[in-house]
Amino acid sequence: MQQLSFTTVVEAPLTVAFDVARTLGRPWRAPLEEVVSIRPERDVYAVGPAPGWRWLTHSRRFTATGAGTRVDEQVDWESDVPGVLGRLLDRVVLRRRIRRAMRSHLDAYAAAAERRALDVLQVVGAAIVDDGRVLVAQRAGGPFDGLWEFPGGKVEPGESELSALVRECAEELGAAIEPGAFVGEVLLDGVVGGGAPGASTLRVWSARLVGKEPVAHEHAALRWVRADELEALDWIPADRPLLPAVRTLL
Ligand SMILES: Nc1nc2c([nH]c(=O)n2[C@H]2C[C@H](O)[C@@H](COP(=O)(O)OP(=O)(O)OP(=O)(O)O)O2)c(=O)[nH]1
Repeated sequence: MQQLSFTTVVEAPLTVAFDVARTLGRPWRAPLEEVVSIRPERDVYAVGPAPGWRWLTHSRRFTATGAGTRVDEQVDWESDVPGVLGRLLDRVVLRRRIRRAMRSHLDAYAAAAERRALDVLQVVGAAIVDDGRVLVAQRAGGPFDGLWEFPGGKVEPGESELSALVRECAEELGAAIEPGAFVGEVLLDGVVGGGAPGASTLRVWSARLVGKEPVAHEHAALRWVRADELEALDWIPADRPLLPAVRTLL
């Protein structure tokens, strides 16, 4: 068996990184069949036996990071030529060919995903931590009226995610924050800010307050909660998958 691995970081949310990868397809002519597709986490394609291949699989895993989406890809294959000649073919010719095909494919992929990300509205949130507690905010009005969330909001065109986080916290809480580590990313259902349905995500960072105590300028209430109080809150449903990661901050 032969194997090659590739890692690409694209400045795009998970949804965009996954959808663009699917649209562009695979970097070879041989049609591969879909084996697994879990949006936006991973997919696996395979072929075999086929002319030139005993079998070949191409797997991708999409992971949220502070810098964007990391795409880890792995190609495993075996040529259909038996014996020593086959092993030589795998090791020398096919390896080189696959690496070359993947390289130009990945360059085009990263550029396309970053372009598409400009059209997708991104939401950022802050898990502001102080003395073993995290600040949660209760929405006032709108479809999520009364539910709890992380302070934050939509990233404006041309704005970086962390600038948006600092601006939103200043507007909503009247407080300055300093962003820390990236906590996680979740998909937002439906349409956000008039964009395509299911395209936006919420990306959350840990943060700490710098100076003034927060005041609810736009929310119905603010609360500092401990790790054991997190689950019981009536969260916006999209936020729940982030709670284990937030708990580790406390
Ligand atoms: N801020 C924030 N928004 C969240 C969370 N979870 C979640 O699903 N959302 C959704 C609700 C909204 O559809 C969207 C963010 O909208 P927002 O109303 O907070 O954004 P904004 O402050 O920029 O609002 P506006 O200028 O449009 O009034 O993301 C969360 O934890 N924090």
